[in-house]
Amino acid sequence: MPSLNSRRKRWWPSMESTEKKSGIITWLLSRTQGVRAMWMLAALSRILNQLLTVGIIVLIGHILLEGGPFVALWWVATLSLVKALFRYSEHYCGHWVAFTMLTRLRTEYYNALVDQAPAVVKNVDTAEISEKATRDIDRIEVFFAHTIPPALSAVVVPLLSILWAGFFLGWPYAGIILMASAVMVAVPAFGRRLTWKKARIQAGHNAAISTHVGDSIQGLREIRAFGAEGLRLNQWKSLEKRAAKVRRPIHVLAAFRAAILIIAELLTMGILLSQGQLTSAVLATLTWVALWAPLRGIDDFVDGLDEALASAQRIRSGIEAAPVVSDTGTRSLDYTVSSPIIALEAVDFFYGNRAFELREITLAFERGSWNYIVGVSGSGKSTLAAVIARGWDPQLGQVTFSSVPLPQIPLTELRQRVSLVVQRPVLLEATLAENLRLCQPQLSRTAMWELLKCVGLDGWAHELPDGLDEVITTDGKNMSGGQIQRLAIARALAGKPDVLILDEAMSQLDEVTACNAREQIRDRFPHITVIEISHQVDRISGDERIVVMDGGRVVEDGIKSELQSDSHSYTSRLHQRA
Ligand SMILES: Nc1ncnc2c1ncn2[C@@H]1O[C@H](COP(=O)(O)OP(=O)(O)OP(=O)(O)O)[C@@H](O)[C@H]1O
Repeated sequence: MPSLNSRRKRWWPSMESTEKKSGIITWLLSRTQGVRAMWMLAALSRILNQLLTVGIIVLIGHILLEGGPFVALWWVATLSLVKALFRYSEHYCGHWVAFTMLTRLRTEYYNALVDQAPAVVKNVDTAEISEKATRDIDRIEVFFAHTIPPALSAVVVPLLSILWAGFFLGWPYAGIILMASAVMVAVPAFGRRLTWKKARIQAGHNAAISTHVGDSIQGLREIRAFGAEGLRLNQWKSLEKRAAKVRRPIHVLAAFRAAILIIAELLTMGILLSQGQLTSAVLATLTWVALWAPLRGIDDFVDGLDEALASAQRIRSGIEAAPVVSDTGTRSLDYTVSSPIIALEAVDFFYGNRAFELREITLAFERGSWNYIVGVSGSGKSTLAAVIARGWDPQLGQVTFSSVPLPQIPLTELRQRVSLVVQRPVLLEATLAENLRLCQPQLSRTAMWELLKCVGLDGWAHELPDGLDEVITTDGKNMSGGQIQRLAIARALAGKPDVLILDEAMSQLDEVTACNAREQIRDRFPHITVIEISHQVDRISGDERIVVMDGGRVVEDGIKSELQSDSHSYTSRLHQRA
């Protein structure tokens, strides 16, 4: 099994990663099934549009220098209209391809995140994840909307124009246009290695800035309380400075390339204007002038392309990260088996290459029982909960549900059967009803009120101006900590799980409210097995089962009053401490 550290490395590729652009381009191209025809239409529209530009410029030159017939002006007008249509078609098709592909990449990235949960949200900064899912993916638009059509037209249009010049003006002129065009193609290539390297470093800096900003906003209360605003702003400024330092050479090079091209264009215009009549030389020069647009198209997209590819590289590492737990199970659960609903057999688990976090855990949880897991901070309680809910698989031993090893059960089914509520649950920015329906879309409003009653939130919900349709915010800012916790428990109960793991999920409730909620859950859901992690040992009544953990091991397991009667036991010491 790959270590979590190696996975993390894949999630967070080094800024100095040397992956070749061609590899990233091939990877992006491999995901374009179904949009390629539209993409080619965009390229064809651009090519036709720019061929018309060549035709129109040569025609106008002809009219100006030779005084062509009046009807030629109609031709110019008609061709300009057709050109506009091709331009529209290029933009429409190009952007359709880009936005279809961005949606596709975002979905792939999100699905990969789902496979990484909960490891990914625990081990990688969430601001970094959001940066990838939003800005990094948006930057890839340049590749789909502004790269392939300009690149194709930069080859096809000059080639056709040079052939035309060869046939009608003479091959020496065609050769001169070819050389002049080669200069315009070569100029954008100048300094590319440097800008590609800088673009990747810049992508890393962008992520660091987003993380810093995200943290500074999330931790605003603490920053203010500790008077650390100045410190955070200074850190932010120095991050911005470092990013600007990386950007500077990219922009200097871009300005340098633009200057060379502008000088070349001005010189050509001068030569053209100094001629008094329409010669082959003038026509050849006009043709080259007409090729500026397609040729300069390359310089227009190259910088954006480097950024797009650097972003694609970061997204790719997320999409290709191996799932933390496999989903290959096909066994259905047999409820007639009279075994404990959850059993851990000699389970050893560690995060990455750290020392063992859970050691030789053997435990069983009976159907419909209420079990408490207690222990000092860092003793491995949450880790145990995560292993039971299959957030991670143990390296040794196994966890079974109704005698079936967890990896043999399809993940969707397991997630329905085993529900985990954490200490700081996340609510969605949606109505109360939508939050409750998260794992049970068909949940009736009557059932919602019953669930709210079960956790003692019905009175609060009745007083809300919009009741079940009241919008609550992601961080529950219109709710107290205890209300958020109870709503999260009600949401989990809505899915009618067989096993409900409460990882300090009632830590913010007063004793009476917590007791009432427990009683209600026991009465209304007698079949549910509850595994509750708690630090409030003193609140656990004497006839309850408690499992005591220390240093990743189960050190005691039994009825609390019995364990407590032994003055040397952990339980009595924990109780005294509480
Ligand atoms: N995602 C993770 N990656 C690496 N190490 C972790 C991770 N989560 C927890 N740990 C480590 O595992 C050990 C046990 O942590 P765990 O959260 O299971 O303890 P706990 O008993 O639930 O603590 P608390 O009561 O403070 O919540 C700790 O040393 C912690 O640093």
